[in-house]
Amino acid sequence: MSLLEVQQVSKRYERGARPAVHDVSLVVQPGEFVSLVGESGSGKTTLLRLIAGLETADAGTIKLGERVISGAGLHVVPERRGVGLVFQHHALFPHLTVGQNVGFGISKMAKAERVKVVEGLLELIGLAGYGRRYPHELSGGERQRVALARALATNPGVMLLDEPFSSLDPLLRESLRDETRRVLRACGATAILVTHHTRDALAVSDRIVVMHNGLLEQMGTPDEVYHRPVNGYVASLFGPCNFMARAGAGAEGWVRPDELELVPVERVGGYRMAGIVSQVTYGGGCQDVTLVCEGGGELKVCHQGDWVVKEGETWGAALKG
Ligand SMILES: Nc1ncnc2c1ncn2[C@@H]1O[C@H](COP(=O)(O)OP(=O)(O)OP(=O)(O)O)[C@@H](O)[C@H]1O
Repeated sequence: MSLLEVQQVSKRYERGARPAVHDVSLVVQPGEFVSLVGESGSGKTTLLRLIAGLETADAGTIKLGERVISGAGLHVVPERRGVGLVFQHHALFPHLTVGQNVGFGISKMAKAERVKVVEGLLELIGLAGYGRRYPHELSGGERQRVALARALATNPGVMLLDEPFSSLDPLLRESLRDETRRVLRACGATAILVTHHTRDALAVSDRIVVMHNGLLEQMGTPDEVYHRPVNGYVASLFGPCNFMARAGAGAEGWVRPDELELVPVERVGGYRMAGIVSQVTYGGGCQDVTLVCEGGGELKVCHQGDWVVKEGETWGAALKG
């Protein structure tokens, strides 16, 4: 699997319109799993389609391994780029069996070798023995796994996944997400996933690219984008946060609810914060508590103490030790 380099790539669909992707540069290491996240219309799909060759870039260069696949008047067509594509509605060929679908892109391979590759991939995706079935005899999740195996069969330089789990129910989405990650890791695949589920991105990515208005806002590990976001947009994309002045930080920072703890109001020191509990919701391992502070500002605290907090009480909040 290959190194992918995107250098200063831009794309504008219509003259006069805001660029869908503007001056984006990033490097994906061989074997790395990178997710593209960002609010709707931020340019995620456009960037993925530019890498796939389904859109032509206005500027910039895209390299896969040693090969330039886009740049300086050159546009290599998708089928010659050596990329594997899995989309949300990437239908399998209905008239072909599962085995024929998986082997579709390697039809030039000698039969014995092809059969071996297909069987190996079916085993890898947990569908050994399903080779003779037809797509309509599979569940939605099984069909997506077959689509993944079909894309992997050609041993592409990079796998491009556009919301492949979105149409599935949450439990199945989560298990297929983890399964896909396992399969891609087993193959050593370089992969880019577009998703609007930031929890999925945090769970499975080596690094995450955050897009906003066509610009790359931040690229970092899940921990970096979650705990050290470069701005409020990135911070709020990954879940609730409190915007507040951090002592010594000089500028406004953001603190996650799980970085705060409730303390008796008389003990609030340091960055002095206290308020009346306006809402308490059950959040699984914690109580999600909202404090309304003097002046009307809100503080969100993920309370994990072994006492129960009630609406109307007054509590202080402090950064955890
Ligand atoms: N074929 C097109 N023609 C014109 N404008 C387009 C086209 N495709 C996308 N756009 C515009 O480009 C911008 C980026 O769209 P894109 O689909 O890349 O965003 P996205 O982050 O993938 O959004 P979503 O999460 O909603 O899929 C948007 O403003 C969109 O309206």
